[in-house]
Amino acid sequence: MEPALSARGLRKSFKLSAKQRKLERTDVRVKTAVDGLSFDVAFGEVYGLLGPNGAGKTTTLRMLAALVKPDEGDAFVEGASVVSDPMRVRSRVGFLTSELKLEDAFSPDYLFDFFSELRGVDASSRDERKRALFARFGIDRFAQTKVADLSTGMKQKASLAVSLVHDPRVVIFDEPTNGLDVLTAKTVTDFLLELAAEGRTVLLSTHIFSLVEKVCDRVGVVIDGRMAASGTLPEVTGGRSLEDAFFDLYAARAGEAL
Ligand SMILES: Nc1ncnc2c1ncn2[C@@H]1O[C@H](COP(=O)(O)OP(=O)(O)OP(=O)(O)O)[C@@H](O)[C@H]1O
Repeated sequence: MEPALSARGLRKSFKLSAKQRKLERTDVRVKTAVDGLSFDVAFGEVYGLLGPNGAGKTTTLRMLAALVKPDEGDAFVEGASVVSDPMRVRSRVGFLTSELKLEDAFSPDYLFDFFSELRGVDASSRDERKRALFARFGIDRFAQTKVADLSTGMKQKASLAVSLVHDPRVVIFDEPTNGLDVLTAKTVTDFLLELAAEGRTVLLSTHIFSLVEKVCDRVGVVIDGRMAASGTLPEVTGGRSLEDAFFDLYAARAGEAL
């Protein structure tokens, strides 16, 4: 059976502006963010890309969600190519990030309807989904409150709900628990497990070992835009802790670079 998600030799570089070069303290003019990445995610699987800051995880997820075009290689979502059929990919994928900022002046209810319309969701499916998601995240009491007046946790839950208006079978989640307070982080982690239990395919990125251990069926360790290891947790850790296995891989990569 073909995988739900498949990355084949993905590559992406960015030209660094003078300001970025100064910020990153480098003279390099072109930064290779993703350097030939390949991996597969099976239907109904939770796959985690684990790596340090700047490893290329976000860029990889954005290519898989057809938000950024690869320089080389291709990726497929349920068979649809991000290069030749990006619209189909976008219609199938929910791209979630804890960094998504909603417009302050509007309410969750208004934004849910707005994004549903953008996604072409019909009114009855929209209302059913809104009821379910708002109840799931405890947004219903604040449905008519302006985003500006919501707590940070509630803003983040509302942004998750509007990213899921189209009921995607494939969920791509960039750093799911980054910057969240412990209660919101738990809501999000539990929700990830529910998505998996419903048979959805989940691809996430994180630098948090415990999140991988808690929710992922398989993990890919990304260092400097390359896949350093990929497999089930026992395959990648070989009986060590995930943290120990990660630092061994990291040291091996650093040794290679010398
Ligand atoms: N639009 C861009 N222009 C220039 N450089 C970029 C751009 N996007 C990403 N990069 C650079 O590419 C590299 C990989 O970034 P990316 O955000 O994919 O990594 P990451 O693993 O998600 O890390 P983080 O958790 O810090 O976001 C970094 O060095 C980053 O500065």
